[in-house]
Parts: sequence; C-alpha cells; structure tokens
Amino acid sequence: MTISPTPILDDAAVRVAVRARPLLERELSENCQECVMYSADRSEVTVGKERRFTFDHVFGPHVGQEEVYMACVKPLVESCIAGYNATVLAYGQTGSGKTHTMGSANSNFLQEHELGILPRVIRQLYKSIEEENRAEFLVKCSFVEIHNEEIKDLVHPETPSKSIFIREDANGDLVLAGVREEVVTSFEDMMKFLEIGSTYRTTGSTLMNQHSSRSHAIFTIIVEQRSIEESSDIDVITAKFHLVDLAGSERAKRTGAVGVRFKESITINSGLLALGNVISALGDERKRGQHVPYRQSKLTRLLQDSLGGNSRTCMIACISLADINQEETLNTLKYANRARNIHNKPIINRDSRALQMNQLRLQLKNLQEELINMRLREKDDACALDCYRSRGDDSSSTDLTNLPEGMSRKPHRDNLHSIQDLRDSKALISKLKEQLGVLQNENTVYQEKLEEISTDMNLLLRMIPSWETMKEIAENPILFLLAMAKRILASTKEGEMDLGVCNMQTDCNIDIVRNTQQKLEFTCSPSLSKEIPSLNDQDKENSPAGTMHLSTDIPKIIRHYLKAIQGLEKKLSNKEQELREKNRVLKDVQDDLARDEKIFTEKMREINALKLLTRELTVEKDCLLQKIQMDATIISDLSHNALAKEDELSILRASIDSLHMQPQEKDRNAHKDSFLVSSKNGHRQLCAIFNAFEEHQKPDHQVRCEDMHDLNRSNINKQDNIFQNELCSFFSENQESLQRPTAGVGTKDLYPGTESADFLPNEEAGQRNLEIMKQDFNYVGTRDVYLEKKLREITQAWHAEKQAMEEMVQAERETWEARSMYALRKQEQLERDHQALKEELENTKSLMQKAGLGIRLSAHNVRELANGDVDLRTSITC
Ligand SMILES: Nc1ncnc2c1ncn2[C@@H]1O[C@H](COP(=O)(O)OP(=O)(O)OP(=O)(O)O)[C@@H](O)[C@H]1O
Repeated sequence: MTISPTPILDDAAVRVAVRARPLLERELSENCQECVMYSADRSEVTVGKERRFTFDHVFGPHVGQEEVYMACVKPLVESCIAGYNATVLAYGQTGSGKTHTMGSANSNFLQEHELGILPRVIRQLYKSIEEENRAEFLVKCSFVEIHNEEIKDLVHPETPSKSIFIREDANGDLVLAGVREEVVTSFEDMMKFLEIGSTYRTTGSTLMNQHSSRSHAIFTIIVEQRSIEESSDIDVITAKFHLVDLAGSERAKRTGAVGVRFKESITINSGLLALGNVISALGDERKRGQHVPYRQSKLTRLLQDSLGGNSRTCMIACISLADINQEETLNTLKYANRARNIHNKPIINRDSRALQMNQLRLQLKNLQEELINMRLREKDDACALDCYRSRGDDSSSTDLTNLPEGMSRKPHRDNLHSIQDLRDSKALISKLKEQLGVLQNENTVYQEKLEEISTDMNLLLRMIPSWETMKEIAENPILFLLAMAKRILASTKEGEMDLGVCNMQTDCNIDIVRNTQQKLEFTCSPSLSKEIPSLNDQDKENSPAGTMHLSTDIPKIIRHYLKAIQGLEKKLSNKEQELREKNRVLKDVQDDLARDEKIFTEKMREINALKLLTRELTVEKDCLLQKIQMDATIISDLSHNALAKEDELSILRASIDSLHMQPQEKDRNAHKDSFLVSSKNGHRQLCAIFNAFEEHQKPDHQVRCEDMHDLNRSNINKQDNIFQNELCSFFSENQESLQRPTAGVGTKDLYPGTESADFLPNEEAGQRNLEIMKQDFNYVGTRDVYLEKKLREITQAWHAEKQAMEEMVQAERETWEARSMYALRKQEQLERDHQALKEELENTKSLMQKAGLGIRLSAHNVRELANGDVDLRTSITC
C-alpha cells in the first residue's frame, strides 16, 4: 500500500488558487476593459490600482484546464489514494467559470484540452487503482445538489428531498442518509453517473450567464482499500473526495432575476453568506476557538470536514477580468483570502476494528517466530551435547578442550552443572513449547471473544436507535445491558481463568509456589493472589513429577520465579494501567456528560430565545402585512390618479386636434386670447402683431403692415425711402440682438397708450409697450401658440407628476418586496434554526443517554475491579 504511517500532515492549511477567465464576447462588445493584473511568479493578483492579494496559485486567462488540474488537484487525488479525505471547492461570481473549471457539466462533447477537473480526477483515480497491486479497492460515488436549502440526489432524482438528512455516523463522520451511494467499477461508469447527474442539475438563464447553475453541486467519491499484503500493518482505509461546484454569488439587479430566479438568488446568496461566516470564524485569528456556525446552512454542514476538519482542501476562486465586474471580483478575492487562514486536521481514515485484528495477527506472528527460534536453539544444544557425549562416557577423562564452540570450558564440577543446565534448558524449552501452544490457544480464544464482543457491540449499536420501541429494553435498559455485559464477562472470564491455570502450570514449580505464595501475596494484586491458590489444587496431582531439589536448584528456581514474578508484575502494572485508563475514560464520560448537560441547558435557552424571537417576528410579520395592505391601497389610488391624468391628457389632445383640423371654427370673439404678442421673439412678433390686428379688422385703427420681410408694403414713412433701406439693413444685420424686447412698430397707432419705438431696438420702450398690452391681454401670443404652450405645460406637469407617481409606486413596491423577502428569509432561517436545534437536541439527548449508561457501566466495572472480581479486558464501556 502507498500509505505513509504519519497520521497528521504538516501542510494542513486550505490551499487557495485564483483563476481568471478571459473576457467573453458580450463583454468585448460592451467595450469592457481588463481590471486585473498578475505577478510573473503567479502568486499575486492586483485588482484595479491598489488591491493586491497573494495566493498559492494565480492562473491568468490563458492558462488551460490541464495546468490548473496538475497544480491544484492531482496532489489531492494522490493523497486520497493514500487514505486522506480531500475537497476541491469552486467559488466565484456568477458566470466566472466555476462549472467550466470543475467540469461538472456534461463533458461528452468536449475535446481533451477542454476537460475540467472532475473527469480528470476520475481518470487518474482509476489509473492509480490499476497501478496499485498491494491493495484491493472499492469505489463508490454520489452526486447531490443543494437547491433552495433542499438536498436532491441527482443520480436518483426520484428520491424525495425530505427523506435526505445530514447525520453523524458512529465514528462521528458526516453522512448523507437517504442518498444512495453507487459502487462504480470503471472510469466510463462513473462518467455516466456524472452525465446523468448534470442533466438533472438545476440550471437557468440569467442576464449574466445563459447556463447559470442555480444550485451547489457536490460530487463525492468514496475510496475504500483493503491491504492484500501480509506484512501490512493497516487493513482497511476509507477516504472521501468531495468535488464542489458552488452556485455563483450574484446581484439580482444585474442578473435580472425576478420571481423564482429571485428566490433562488436569495437562497444562493444566503448559503454563500453562511459559508463566508464559517470561513471567517475559522480563518480570523481573533475568532479562533469561537463557535463555528456550521449549522447555519446545509452547505456548511456538509462541508464541515472540508473546512477546519479532517480533509485536505483546495479552493479555486474564479473571477472575471472585466472592469464591470470589478466590485464582485474584489469581493471574491477577499473571501478567498480569508479561506487561506484555515487550518485543517487531515488524518488517514483507518478502520479501528481492522487495526485491532491486525495487531492480534502480529502478536501471533511474533509468537510463531519465537517458537521457531526456540526450536532452532534446542536443536543446537542437543547437537552440542551429543558431540560432548560421543567423546567418552567417563566424565573424568573427558577432553574438555574439544568441546564445541560456545560450550563451557570450566572445570569438571562446573561441567556437570552445565549438563544439568542443559537438561534443565531442555525441560524449559519443552515447557516453553507448551506455553507457546497455550498462548496460541489463548490468542485464538481472545480473538473469538473479541469477535463475540464486537458482534454484541454491533448488535447493541444497531439496537440503540430502536431503543424506545423495544418493550423489554424500554422497561429496563440498564438490566438489559448488564445482562449482555455479564454474559460476555462470563464467557471471557472462563477462558481467561483456564488459561491462567495453564500458564501457571507451565511457568511455576508447584512446591516453590507454595513456599513463595505468602511473599507474593504481599506484592501481588488480589486477582494475582487469587490465581495462585488455584495452583495449590493442582500441585497434589503434579507434585511427584514437578518436585525440584531446593538445595541444588535454589538459584535457578529463584531466577525462574523472579522471572515469573516479573511477568506477573508486568501483568499487574498492565492491569493497573488499564484501570487508570478506565478511570480516565470514566472521567471523560463524566466531563462529556457535564458538558452535554451544559449544552443542553444552553440549547434550551436558545430555544426559548428563538420562541421569543418567533413571537416577535410574528408580530413584525403582522405589522408588515398591514403595511403591505396599506401599500396596496396607496398603489391602487396612485394608479387611479394616473388613469384620471391619462384621460385629462387625451381630452387635451382631442381639443388640440380639433383646433388644427377646423381653423375656421376658431372663436373669433375670444380676441383677448387670440392675438397677442410676446416681443421677446423680436421682429417675427412685430409681424404677428400686425397680422393679428389686420386679422381682427380693427377699423378705428390705421393698420399698417410692418412685416420687415416686406417693408415695401409698409406705408409708414414711405416718403423716407432712405430710412426704410437703413431699417432693412439694420434688421438683417441685427437679427441676434433683436431677440430682445423691442418696441412694437407703430404700436402707438395700433394700440392706444403705447409709444412708437421708431423701429429701433429700444428695450425700454418695447418693455413699456408690452406691459401696457399685458394689462389688457392675458397672454401675449397667438391662440395656437398659446394652446400649444398650455398643452406643453400640462403635459410636462403631467409627465412630472406621473414620473413622481411611478417612482413612488416603485419605491413602495421595492419596500414591499424587501419587507416580504425579509419576512420570508426570517421565517426560513427560523425554520432552519428550529430544525437544526431539534436535531442537535436529539443528538444531545441520545449522547447524554449513552454517556449516562456508560458511566453506570463503567462504575459497575470499576467496583468489580476493586473487588478483584473481573479482568479489565472484559469490562465494557458504551
Ligand atoms: N477559463 C475559461 N476559458 C474560456 N471560457 C471560459 C472560462 N471560464 C469560463 N468560461 C466561459 O464563461 C461562461 C460562464 O462560465 P460558467 O458557466 O462555468 O460560469 P459559472 O461560474 O459556473 O456561472 P454560474 O455561477 O452562473 O453557474 C461559459 O460560457 C464558459 O464557457
């Protein structure tokens, strides 16, 4: 297997890469400019002029899919094969290239260089599995989306969202209950799953992206591997690889989201906001150790391990280069920058039971090796003795110089001892052989017991969820558990005691045991002293064969017993350590219980606070409803007014049309309004005055036509042609300056009281004439001009009023929408919080229940231990 034994990686920080996509055609046609720059070493990115950020990788618009994959994701696939969880997360504004980068859409029609991360991961995974010949693999996958805070199984779309829950399993890992994980055996099959899932993914068209993903998509690959190597010390390893394509952050104004899209937009943004809160709680130094709000949304709960947990994680922040997106780009980079400070705790996910079995297997192997070594040694010794004997039976004439190498060359007396030693060794070897056999038996028995215990524990774990429904358990759960525990204890103890007796038979000389028993009683634990009497029963049968001569064997026996005592002391210290361990576990459980109680109280407080908030919100909602009602009335009044104005306008239009169509019908009697002049318009109005008077046929006034375009027609000062010529040229030269109040020509004659201005621009006189005329005329101008002006004024006023009204209606509508959305969001948030709290409460309750039982059981076992009734190995904790 390719697994390194190091449990925790040095580099546990979340790695962050930034990828900028090139300008799209739409952006080019809008003349967008690039507002992002990158450093040559591909580690820095600058937005606008000032904001500079550093990341693990910065990919410009011309970097291809392959390069992004190799730099960011390939190492994660490798570590997944090594047993670590991994996550790749694409984040960014809508239309910034997340789906393109992740390759989470259908890849069937793409060319090799266009393939995104997902197909490449799948390909590499199967390649690595094929190359790996030291383990067998089982690969499973699932594909889900979170849309409007609901989880959907994309591979099995018929699964109702309501039956999908996020849960913690017995190991504390998060699992998606209700989502079916498919076993997949080849690259092609997994690509098929990806294709099916992406077909069912919720997408929609917005102004910013024609194929916008409206949900967060999570593709999970689970790799289970089992060692097929004899020497391997780890048996089963499981790693999860999450590939997450988040929905894009967006502004409804820019995407043009209304109705369903608008609602989606709100849930997308609130999911991303919750993710942002988690990132800042984990990444902000000042917030270290504070509560991380993983439960704020389903997305954050699902990604709990990926951010701050057991996973190696890489975030790819996708950005757009276009200056119209500068603000969003800046926000994305700030978001990503915070994620860089998150430190995860990745570990290899080993199966603890498999590990235990492995250790037992290893123990067995060591014992077998020991046996082989002993046999070899025995062989050598026997060989040496034969050699020694073959040199003569008379021990006194033996040539000791020819003894085999390694044998004693001491004096004869010592040699006799050596022979005796050799015999003893032989006996010891055979005893050891027996002991080894017994140990092997013991090992087998242990394994069987262990399996029994794990079966019982599994049964127990399976039964816990249906705890309350089973009558006999519900009536007395503790009794039930104790009965089970006793059964296991009894069976294990039986084997244990038998084995203990065997051990002692082979280890000890019975006579000596009797002699030293008293001494041992002072030094050994109650359980040990309990073991020794059992030998007394045996010695009666065994003593003839087992008796030794104390006078000759004392040093050996003492050595032997010292060894036995050491062994027993070792056992004792092991048991003491186990006891300490149990006490520690007990204390932990008690602490856990206290903490759970505290959490429980806090949760109750939170629930009460939430209830209060619900009441307040209900009141607020009622107020909002009232306000909405009022707003609706205002809007309908305003619409009414607008309709009335519309009618008024159409009447006015009709009247002006009738004026234009039937000029002969003009009311000639309304002369007060019909021939008026504004001298502000210069000589043109002079004409208008005279025309008007001519038209009006005022017989008592001498009408003199003063049209300056036809001065020859004028009979004023006709005798003075020179003056006329001068006047003519004066008008043509001073067109501009005449656009000011000018004295009316001959107004003295035309209208009594006015004075002649002698055709010269005489502002004062003109003004005076005008004032005099205004006293009699409401309006100085012709009737048509007057009506048109009036209409213009009314229309303008109406338009202004209409615009104001529309703005008011719009403002009211926006407030109304905002209020409704706020109320909706609050309600949803509340429901979510409520649900999460309920779940947490359930968890806490069951934890407390379990912890309580654990304490009682542990306490029970500790008491038994103290009385020396039970071996710690058989004690059970929940
Ligand atoms: N690196 C790139 N090179 C070329 N084109 C790209 C690149 N990244 C994105 N695009 C193009 O930009 C458009 C939008 O990309 P994509 O749909 O992946 O955005 P998104 O971030 O997933 O948007 P949403 O959040 O709305 O789903 C697509 O047409 C895609 O082909």
